[in-house]
Amino acid sequence: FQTEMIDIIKSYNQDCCFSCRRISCFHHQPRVYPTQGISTQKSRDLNINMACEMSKTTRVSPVLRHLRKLQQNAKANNAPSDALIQIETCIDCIHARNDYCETISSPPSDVIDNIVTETETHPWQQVRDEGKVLSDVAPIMLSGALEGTFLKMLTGMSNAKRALEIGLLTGCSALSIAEALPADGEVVTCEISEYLASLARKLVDHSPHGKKIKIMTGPGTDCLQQMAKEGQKFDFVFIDADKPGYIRYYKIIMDNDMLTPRGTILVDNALYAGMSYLPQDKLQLSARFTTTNHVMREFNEYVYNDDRVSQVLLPIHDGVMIIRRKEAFEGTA
Ligand SMILES: C[S@@+](CC[C@H](N)C(=O)[O-])C[C@H]1O[C@@H](n2cnc3c(N)ncnc32)[C@H](O)[C@@H]1O
Repeated sequence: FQTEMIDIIKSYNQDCCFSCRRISCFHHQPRVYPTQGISTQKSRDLNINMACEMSKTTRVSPVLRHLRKLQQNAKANNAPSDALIQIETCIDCIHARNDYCETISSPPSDVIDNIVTETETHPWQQVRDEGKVLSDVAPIMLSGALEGTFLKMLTGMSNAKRALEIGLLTGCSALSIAEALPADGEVVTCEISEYLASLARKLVDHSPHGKKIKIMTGPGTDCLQQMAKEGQKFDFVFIDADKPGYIRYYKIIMDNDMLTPRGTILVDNALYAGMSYLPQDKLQLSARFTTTNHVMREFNEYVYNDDRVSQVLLPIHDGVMIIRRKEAFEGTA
């Protein structure tokens, strides 16, 4: 898998920005490919992690996966060069659209930028092997600069004071939310891995907004049940942890009245790489990625059938669902 990913990275434009990987970035320094002044192990981790990151768009977009397959087949079968150029132009168009959105949006703070770089260079294989994180934890899970800016914008727009996150990773989304909260605001974030909780703590504390972040370590369900018992309420909730847990997390929050009357719930990966809306034979994903292909479809339907709320699913990145209480949505709260 990693060799395949490294092939993908090699096929990309090597002049893209080192920090954000955009070809037309004007927020960061020109990219230096990591061969000097960096240990061989770290360089290897960076290459592998960046290759995974590079494939992030491919992972979430079924269209891109089909185009890549078409490109491979065209090369293998010596298709006419104009056909190959057309396929590659389609791939470039998809990337250019994403790159443009990132480039023209406000840049992330330096601390968020640093979290992104640290996440990309972290020796994930080693920490996975040592059992310090779950076996699927990888930089591909990171929300990143654009989704971070989106979260920050939405948190600010919702006038939230108290926010809740399930799934911290290295702190990118928690800090994006914290940056938009007032000085006495708080983000409580739940993370199952103690290792990630302490790594994120160190990273977010480089920011003055880090003090607004409270990290709870343990399974999301336990953390939520404890907060529900304490009667805690939140204006803004971001669900971004294990997908099979989403219905459970949503139910605990809604059934225990943990969402304030005008509060907002944001749910990441609602499209789940196409698995929410495409049959297996159209996914162009290997079976090991599709063992839980039904879970987000079930979550989305659960919310759709819940009379207490109104929702909108936006096709941003891997799909973001925004949920509010019906009265707030209808303007009667
Ligand atoms: C997609 S990542 C979160 C990304 C992060 N929100 C961001 O945008 O940077 C999912 C995180 O959820 C954590 N996680 C997985 N299962 C969990 C559970 N049952 N309870 C709490 N956290 C969990 C993982 O360890 C991982 O750090």
